[in-house]
Amino acid sequence: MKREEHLTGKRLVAGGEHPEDLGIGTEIRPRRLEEYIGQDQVKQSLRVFIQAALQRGEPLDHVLFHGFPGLGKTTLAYIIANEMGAGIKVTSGPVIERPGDLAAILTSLQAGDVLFIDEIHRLNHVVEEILYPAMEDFQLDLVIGQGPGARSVKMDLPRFTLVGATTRTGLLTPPLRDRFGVVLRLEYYSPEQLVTIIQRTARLFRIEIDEDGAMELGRRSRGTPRIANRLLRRVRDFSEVGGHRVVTREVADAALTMLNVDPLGLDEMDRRILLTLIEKFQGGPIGLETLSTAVCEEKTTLEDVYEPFLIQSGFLVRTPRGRMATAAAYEHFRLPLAPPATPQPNLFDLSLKKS
Ligand SMILES: Nc1ncnc2c1ncn2[C@@H]1O[C@H](COP(=O)(O)OP(=O)(O)OP(=O)(O)O)[C@@H](O)[C@H]1O
Ligand SMILES: [Mg+2]
Repeated sequence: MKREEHLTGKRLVAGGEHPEDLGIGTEIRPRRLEEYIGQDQVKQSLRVFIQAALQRGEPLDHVLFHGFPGLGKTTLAYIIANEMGAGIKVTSGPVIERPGDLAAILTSLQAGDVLFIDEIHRLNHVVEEILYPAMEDFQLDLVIGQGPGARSVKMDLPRFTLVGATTRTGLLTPPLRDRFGVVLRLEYYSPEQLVTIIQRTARLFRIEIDEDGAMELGRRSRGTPRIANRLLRRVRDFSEVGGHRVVTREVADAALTMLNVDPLGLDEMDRRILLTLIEKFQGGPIGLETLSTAVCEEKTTLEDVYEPFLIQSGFLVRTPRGRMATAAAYEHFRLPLAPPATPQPNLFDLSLKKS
C-alpha cells in the first residue's frame, strides 16, 4: 500500500461526496484501471500516458477530469497514483484558503507524487497564481510579508503530477485550464455498464441480486455509479427487511418505487423541476433564476446535478431564452401538450390543397 494522505478531515464532504457513501465508498472504489468499468476513451488515453511516463521514468503530465458529480473522478485520481506506483495527497479547492496553505502542501510532496485537488474551480485567485509556476516549472514563488519588508521566496519543487477534478471545465480560468497536459471528460454510464458496477459492488458486499434486479437498478440510476451503489444499498435494506433472499426485479421495483425513484430514474426533484415548468410556466422558456426560486434549489445544483440528466434524457432543453420542457416530458407525465404558439396547418387545409 502506497502512501495516501488526506489533507483535511472535511474533504469527503467538501469533495461533493454524500456522507451516506462513506460507509461503502472507499472499499468499493476500483483500484486499478482494469477494474474501472466504462469510460473507455478516458481509460485508453490514461493507459497510454501512464505507460509512456513509466517507460521514461517521469511523472505523468498534469491531468484534469471534468464530469458531473458521482461519475468517478476521485476514483480515477487514486487509480492514477496506484498505476504510477506513487503516493497521493488529497485536498480540495475550497479548503486551501491562503497561498501559505498551498505552499505547505507543495513543499511536502515527494518526487512523483500525485496531488489531487478536488473542486479545483473553487480555488481562490491568489492561491491559483501560486499554482501556475508550480505546475509549469515546479517552482514555488511566494511573497512573504507586506509592504517594504515583503520579500519573495523562490524554491524548487519536486516533480509531481497534479490531478484536478471539476464538474465543468467552463468554471476554470483559462490560464489554469491551459496548464493541464491532459484534459478528460467523463460521460454518463449506460444501464449495462451500471449493471456491471452494481454486480461488482453486490459481490463485494455479498448482496444477492439477479440479472433482472441489477438491470432494474441500472436503468434507474441516472447514469451515475454513485447513485447505483447508493440505490443498491437501499434496495438491500428493503429486501432484507422483507425477508427476500435475492434482489429480483420485483423486489428492486418495489423498493425503488418506495424511494420515489420513477421507472426512468427521475427522483422527486427531477419531477418537481419538470412539473413546475409545465404547470406553472406553460413549459417555459424560463430563466435559471426563476426556476431556482420556484423549486427552492440552488442554481449551481440545478445546473450541475439535475439539468444535465434531464437534458441527456430529452426532457429539458436550454434555449437562449431559458429552460423549456420538451414534448417527451409532457408525455412522461401523461399531460396534454400546451397549445403551440404558432397554429399548425390543419388537415382540412391540406386535403383541400391536394384535391
Ligand atoms: N467506473 C467505475 N467503476 C466502478 N465503480 C465506480 C466507477 N466510477 C465510480 N464508481 C463508484 O462510484 C462512486 C463515486 O465515484 P467518485 O467518488 O469517484 O465520483 P466523483 O466523480 O469524484 O464525484 P464528485 O464530483 O461528487 O466528487 C465511488 O464509490 C466509486 O466506487
Ligand atoms: Mg469526487
